[in-house]
Amino acid sequence: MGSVYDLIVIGSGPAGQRAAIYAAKLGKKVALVEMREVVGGVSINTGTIPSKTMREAVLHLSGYNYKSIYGMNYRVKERITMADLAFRVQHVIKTEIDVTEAQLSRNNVEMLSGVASFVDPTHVQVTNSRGPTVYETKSTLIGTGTKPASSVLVPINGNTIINSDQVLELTNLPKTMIVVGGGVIGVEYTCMFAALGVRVTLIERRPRLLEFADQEIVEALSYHLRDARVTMRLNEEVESVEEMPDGGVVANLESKKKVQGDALLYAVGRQGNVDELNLAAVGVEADKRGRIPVDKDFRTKCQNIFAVGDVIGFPSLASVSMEQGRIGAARAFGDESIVSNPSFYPYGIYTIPEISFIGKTEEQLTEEDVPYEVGVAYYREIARGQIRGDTTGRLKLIFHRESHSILGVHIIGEGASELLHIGQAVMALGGTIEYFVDTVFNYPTLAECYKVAAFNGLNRVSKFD
Ligand SMILES: Cc1cc2nc3c(=O)[nH]c(=O)nc-3n(C[C@H](O)[C@H](O)[C@H](O)COP(=O)(O)OP(=O)(O)OC[C@H]3O[C@@H](n4cnc5c(N)ncnc54)[C@H](O)[C@@H]3O)c2cc1C
Ligand SMILES: NC(=O)c1ccc[n+]([C@@H]2O[C@H](COP(=O)([O-])OP(=O)(O)OC[C@H]3O[C@@H](n4cnc5c(N)ncnc54)[C@H](O)[C@@H]3O)[C@@H](O)[C@H]2O)c1
Repeated sequence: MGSVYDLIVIGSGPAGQRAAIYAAKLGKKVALVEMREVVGGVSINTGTIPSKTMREAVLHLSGYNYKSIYGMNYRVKERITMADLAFRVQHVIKTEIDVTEAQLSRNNVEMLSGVASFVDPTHVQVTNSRGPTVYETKSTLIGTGTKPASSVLVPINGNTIINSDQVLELTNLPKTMIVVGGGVIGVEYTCMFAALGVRVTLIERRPRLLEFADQEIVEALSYHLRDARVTMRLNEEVESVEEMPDGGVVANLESKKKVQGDALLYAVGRQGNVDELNLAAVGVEADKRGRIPVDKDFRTKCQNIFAVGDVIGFPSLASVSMEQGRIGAARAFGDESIVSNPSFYPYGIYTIPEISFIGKTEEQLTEEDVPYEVGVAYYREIARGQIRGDTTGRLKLIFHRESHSILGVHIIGEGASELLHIGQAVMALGGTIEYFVDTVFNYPTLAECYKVAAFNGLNRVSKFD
């Protein structure tokens, strides 16, 4: 039998890290179990950090951001290889792992290496190459995350048919590529490959991409995708995938069409990592996508077991997982001090161009019969937009017609995910659209879009006054 803990956290992704550190700061004895050789989860090792580092390389080497200034043929490197794209990734991953390990160690979080599974509600077994060890714990927090969803009809081979964990393992940049799934992962990678000149066919079974985002913004993105020669096949479902004798790949659609490419990325969602946990031993049941049901305090059906992060489902973001981790750990010790409002959680989608939003979409407000008005600013009207050469970006403010409170901010264009936080602060502090009119912004900045959008919105309202 191993040590006795106040909290055992399973999984060292963003959710588990934050939970472990928060509990340690409360003075609790905490262990963090990780089955991989390194900490960081999907976020540091295969998902967020690698994909965003690759995107940065794509933007830089393809000269994407400067083509509108220096001409369509502008690029930093003529023949871009997968090795060029992977060059920075290992460095950034290593640094992030070092920073995370140092944080955990500074906070006296004990690391246990191995696969965790429940023995009963107060005992967790950790199995590694030295065999199993059982630890006693007052509470346990599950932050085991997800893995790419798979299908027996899609033979992932890590080479021509890949999932999102394997993108950087591609040895060559394909000439043509099929991306299955128009969710965040599929669309982000579509943009990256298209910016590199790869001819991408994006297949999505729903009638639109990124179904949770504002329609106008998705339409703007679709314009950019078409401009980058992406073929979008919406309302089409991939039934199976085959490797061809010539080394290519064919996707067989439910509609009986066939789509051919040099490589295929299968990004149709994710599956919770619950198989190893022996949840039955604690009376907890995951759904068929491996998601663990929790209450508002992230407590499972078992009173002293909590679950946070991707393993509980939507929104499955690193940012939100961290916050859920902190709250889950706090609640495990009866700490109610963290108050967090999910309606102010932002979305940053690293497409090319970037999309970011907070609050409600126009479609949601229409559905809810909320009287709203919009104010729009186009980057091309803003001096900084002209200087940067981003003349297609736009910022849309949605506000209540009567109270003028901000109901949503939706941005597409360079810097969207940073710019959004101005709107987020005003929204969260209960400000109205007048804040942007009465505030002096640095000039020339993209932030000025807020002022222009506010004037535009107020002008629309005043026409009816
Ligand atoms: C390609 C891609 C790009 C993304 N980009 C973004 C982005 O730009 N912004 C954003 O906010 N989010 C992004 N995400 C989502 C983000 O990565 C996740 O929301 C986040 O990693 C979830 O954190 P987590 O702690 O819940 O789980 P994870 O990060 O998945 O970590 C779970 C950990 O638990 C470990 N584990 C599992 N089972 C056990 C067990 N039984 N015993 C011991 N250890 C176990 C795993 O090895 C893993 O290390 C992206 C995801 C992907 C795939
Ligand atoms: N920037 C970010 O915040 C970011 C980036 C990447 C991933 N993530 C997170 O990762 C999670 C997983 O992303 P994802 O894109 O894999 O999943 P997803 O569930 O968001 O999207 C999968 C898409 O595939 C489609 N699909 C499913 N089966 C299909 C088939 N057979 N043929 C055609 N289309 C099919 C679905 O309709 C859906 O639109 C998301 O929840 C997201 O929040 C976030």
